[in-house]
Amino acid sequence: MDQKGVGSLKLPSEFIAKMERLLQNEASRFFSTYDEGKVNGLRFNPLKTDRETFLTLVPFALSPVPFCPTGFYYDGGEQPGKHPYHAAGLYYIQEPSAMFVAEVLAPNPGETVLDLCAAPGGKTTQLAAMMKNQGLIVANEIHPKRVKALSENIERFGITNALVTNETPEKLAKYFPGFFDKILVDAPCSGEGMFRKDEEAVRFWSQAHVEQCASKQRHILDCAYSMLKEGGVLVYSTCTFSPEENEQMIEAFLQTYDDLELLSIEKVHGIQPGRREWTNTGLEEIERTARLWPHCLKGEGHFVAKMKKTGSAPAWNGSYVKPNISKQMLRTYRQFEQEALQIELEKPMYAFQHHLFALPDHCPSFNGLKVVRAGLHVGEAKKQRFEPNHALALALKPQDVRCSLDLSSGSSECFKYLRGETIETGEDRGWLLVTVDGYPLGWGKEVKGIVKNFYPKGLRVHA
Ligand SMILES: C[S@@+](CC[C@H](N)C(=O)[O-])C[C@H]1O[C@@H](n2cnc3c(N)ncnc32)[C@H](O)[C@@H]1O
Repeated sequence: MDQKGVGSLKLPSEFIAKMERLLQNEASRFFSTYDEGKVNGLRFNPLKTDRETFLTLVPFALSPVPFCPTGFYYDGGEQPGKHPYHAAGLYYIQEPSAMFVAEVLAPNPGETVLDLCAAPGGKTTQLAAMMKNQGLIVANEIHPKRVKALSENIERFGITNALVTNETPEKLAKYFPGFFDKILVDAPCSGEGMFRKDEEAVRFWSQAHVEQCASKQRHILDCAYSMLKEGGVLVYSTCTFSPEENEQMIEAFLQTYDDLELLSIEKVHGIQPGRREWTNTGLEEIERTARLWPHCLKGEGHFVAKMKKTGSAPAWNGSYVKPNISKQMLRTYRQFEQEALQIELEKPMYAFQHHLFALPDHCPSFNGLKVVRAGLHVGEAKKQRFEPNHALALALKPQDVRCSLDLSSGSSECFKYLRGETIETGEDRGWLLVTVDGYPLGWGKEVKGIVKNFYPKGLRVHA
């Protein structure tokens, strides 16, 4: 494809010409952002810590993202993904403009929420944290490989109210008509806002791809619409600039469903309205949507639209999942609980073969769906004993367990643990919650002075 140099990047000539035509005298400001480095952000995890504590704890220089109370910019020279606090789920590394989307959906504790295109979980982790682990969030990802990363991020963040599925939007639409209070469609898109971060997105770009994405997005939105409750709220977002995937997508969607009201998103901190002149009908209300432009704020770029279903919806008539755990399995678990924990898990328990899960509130029956995680993975019943899962460790607080081993974040012992090595302690206390500066990292089992390492093999750091 014909390309032209812009800043340090080579961009498709057709994309440059299109943006020049769309942005006119704003285009030079837009293109000048390609001379600047990408913007880096992370979001702290309010399920595990609070803002003040977080700021005194982390060793990176941070400055606040103005449109996300949990978001911070960090300097490109830092490597927060390699710090033990990342393994402990104290933050999620996320492009800053992406942080605005969950703020717009703003779910409340106890609601029923769907994140339809969820991997790798940036928005799911933010939504679930806003829900304070109460209610239900169905986090779905269509691609089997990407759903694994989603599930791991949910685990790392200590999220206990997520049903993680690996389904198509149409399959979910059949299961959940009229079921959700709030739905996020963070759509697969042509990724024009990712060009500074991701060379693949540049290579993949063509006008034909923009149009393919638009037709996929429309299908996903139709599925999402059918899953909304009466009064339910749907947020649609992309990380691309093309009007076909943004203003024109929402314009056509609103033309199809006359019971959808477009809600206004507050335009503060450099956030701009959607462009009326880029719709096909000059739709004035499109200015209620939001555009985050790299030349107007510190972020790579996003589009966000928020809609409410004002008409009636068929009442969901599915059933809720029933606890299925055997008495023997429950006994094995309770014995572990008495030995190792100071709390009792009170959620309904569900067994997938030997694996035990504590279900989210009001969990719908998921028979026939590809479920990757149902709430909190508590552990596995083995012969006469119970082995706690890593997810349980990351969802606990040190005061929830009888014994813990606290390691300092700068210590060699901490990195030994993350590499999967044993640690000598000289004691014999059984299951230990291993923590870094008081935040859970995983399990260890202390026998005859040695802590056997239960940090999952797939997560271990290589020396
Ligand atoms: C923009 S990404 C989601 C990012 C995610 N929400 C986050 O914040 O981390 C879009 C996701 O949609 C998925 N996807 C691709 N095709 C899809 C389809 N036809 N239906 C639903 N999801 C699809 C992609 O695999 C990708 O994970």
